[in-house]
Order: sequence, then structure tokens, then C-alpha cells
Amino acid sequence: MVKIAPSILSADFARLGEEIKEVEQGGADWIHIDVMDGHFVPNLTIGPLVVKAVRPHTNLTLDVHLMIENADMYIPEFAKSGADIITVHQEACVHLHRTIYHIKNQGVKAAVSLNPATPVGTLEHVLEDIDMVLLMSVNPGFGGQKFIPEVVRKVTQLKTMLEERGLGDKVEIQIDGGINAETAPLVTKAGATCLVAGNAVFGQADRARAIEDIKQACRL
Ligand SMILES: O=C(CO)[C@@H](O)[C@H](O)COP(=O)(O)O
Repeated sequence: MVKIAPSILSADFARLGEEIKEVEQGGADWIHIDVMDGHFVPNLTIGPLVVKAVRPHTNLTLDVHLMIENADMYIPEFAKSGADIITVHQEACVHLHRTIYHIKNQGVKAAVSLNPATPVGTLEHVLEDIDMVLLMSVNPGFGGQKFIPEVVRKVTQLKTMLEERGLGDKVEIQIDGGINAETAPLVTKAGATCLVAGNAVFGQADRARAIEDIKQACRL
């Protein structure tokens, strides 16, 4: 069964605790937290303080997506604040292998994200070291963008690479950007196991219904 990770970027930040409770009760599997630095991506969002504030409001996995430069400097603070998974961008890490082990040494799961234009082959030499690959289906920086369908071919390629190396059940394939009940089945049929959804969940009045609609579309 596909996991749904609502992105709090589309939530009401003035009511964040309640918003998170609502999606947890509505069937969310993880909570996705988008961290943006205004350098790697053209937007500024939140830091470890918000992760720490959110932590007591949910038992769900806190899935922290760092869209930042100099990730190594901030990883310990995000881990201490309650992150369960930390994702860094391949494009923003000069020494990716070292950064992956820096995350794991904090006792946190490690994931790597690729922008839409970055080939999956760039992860060939770290696949054994990570818990998840996040394939962006929009250019990172903002919620509410249109799904880029080329990601489907990348999911297929990544799934084949993982299976060839016996990692098919070990490494999650997460997709982020423009996910809704129409686009979700395109990527789950290709092998995605976890979907981030911002507007398609927090932009709806009935969050439980929105989550169930995405899950149901993937079952068909
Ligand atoms: O990381 C990002 C954007 O950079 C995402 O997590 C978005 O927040 C997803 O929002 P929707 O496209 O689902 O509205």
C-alpha cells in the first residue's frame, strides 16, 4: 500500500499542530517538511525550530526534505529536533557519500533527492547506502506546481536499478510535486512507494477524503 506524506508547505502555519493532527487522523502515513534556504531554491521556509515544535504533535514519521546548500552544517540540529528521515539533494552536496553517512551517524534514515533534470544514474554508487530516493516531479521551491510526467520513466529506471541489486524492498521510491488522484497512479504503477502531496491534501476541506481519494486511485 502506498504511503502518503502530506507536505506542510500547504498547511496553515498558524494552526500547524491541529493541521498535522487532522491529517494523521485522516490516514496520513508520514509528515513531509520542506526546508528551503533561498539559495538552492528560490524560496525560504522553515528550520529545525519548526521540526521541534511539530514533534510533540504527532507520532508519525517526520520526513524532512532539505532543499538547502551546506546541509552538513544543519543535519545534527534537524536530527536532534525530531526528524526521522533526512533527505538531501544530490545537486547540493559536493561529497554526497560523506553527507549520507553524516545523516546515518545521527541515528536518522538517509535519503537523496533528484531534481527533474538529474538522471537516476547519478545515484548508482550510493544506492546501497540509502533508505529512500526522492524523485522530484516539479522543480523544487514551491507548492502547487504542475506534475512533470517524465518522472514516470525515471521511476521505472530506478526500480529496475534497485531490483537488479536486490534493493527493491529496502529503498523507498518517493515522488514529490503535483501529486493528486490523477497523477498518483502513474507513478505507483511504475514502482513509487511513497507520495508527497501538498495542495492535494491541505488544499482540500476534507483532508481524510483527499488522502483516501489518492490511495484509492492507486488501488485501481
Ligand atoms: O518540495 C516541494 C516543492 O519544492 C513539495 O513538497 C511541494 O510542497 C509539494 O506540493 P504540491 O505540488 O503537492 O502542492
